[in-house]
Amino acid sequence: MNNIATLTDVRRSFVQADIEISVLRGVNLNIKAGEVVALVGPSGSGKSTLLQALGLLEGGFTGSIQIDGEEMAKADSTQRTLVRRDKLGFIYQFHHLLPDFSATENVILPQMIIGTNRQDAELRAQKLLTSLGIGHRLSHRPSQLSGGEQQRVAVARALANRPKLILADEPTGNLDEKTADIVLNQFLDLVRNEGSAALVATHNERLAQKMDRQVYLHNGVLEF
Ligand SMILES: Nc1ncnc2c1ncn2[C@@H]1O[C@H](COP(=O)(O)OP(=O)(O)OP(=O)(O)O)[C@@H](O)[C@H]1O
Repeated sequence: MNNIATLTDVRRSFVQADIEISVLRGVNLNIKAGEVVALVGPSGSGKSTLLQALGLLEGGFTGSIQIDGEEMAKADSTQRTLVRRDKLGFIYQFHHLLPDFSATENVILPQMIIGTNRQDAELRAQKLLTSLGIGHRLSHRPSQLSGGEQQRVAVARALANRPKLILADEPTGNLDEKTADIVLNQFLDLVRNEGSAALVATHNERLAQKMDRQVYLHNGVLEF
C-alpha cells in the first residue's frame, strides 16, 4: 500500500515569555492510503499541533512532511494551497459551517470551488448527507440542526472533494457520548467506503479503538 502521508523528524516549539516549549520533538509517522489512524494523547500533548503540521496552514515546523509523495516542507504557499484543496479534508471539534447556507449548500460549496458543476455537486452532497443519516435535513441551515447533525454536515463537507487524507481534530468532542458513538461510526463507515485515509485526534481511548491503528503522542514523540 502507498503512503499518503509521511512525517520524518517533525519538530515544533513555541516561545512564550522567553521560555521555549518543545511540543513536537521528532515525530515520525506513515499513514497508508485508506488507513484510519487514531492520534491519541491527553490535553496539551500536541495533537492539534501535529494536525496543523499535516494541514499545511501553519509554519514553524522543521523536518520532512510528504503528502502523496510530494515534499511539503519547502513548498511555497501556492503548492500548499493546491495540496490542501485537492488532497486534504478537515473536520474540527466545532463544525464551522456557513450559517446562512443549508446543509446541502455547505457541502456543494467546496465542490464548486474546484470546478464541479452545480448538478453533480448537489447530487454528491445529497448522497453523502443521506449516507450519514440526515437525508431528511438537506435544506436546514446549521442553526436548525442538532449538534450531531451539524457535525455530520461537517463530515460530508470534508469528504465532498474525495480527499486522500482527512484530518479530524476531536470530531465528536463536542457531542454527548451516545451521539459521539453514532457520528463516529457513521464517519468511519463513510471514510472506509470512500477509501480515504484519516488521522483522527482524540483523547478518548474507547473511540480510538474503533480505528484501524492507534498512535500515542507522549513527550513530543509518537509511540506505537
Ligand atoms: N500558538 C501557540 N503559542 C504558544 N504555545 C502554543 C501555541 N499553540 C499550542 N501551544 C502549546 O502547545 C501545547 C500543545 O497544544 P495542542 O493544542 O497541540 O495540544 P492538544 O493535544 O491538541 O490539546 P487539546 O486536546 O487540549 O486540544 C500546549 O501546551 C499549548 O499551550
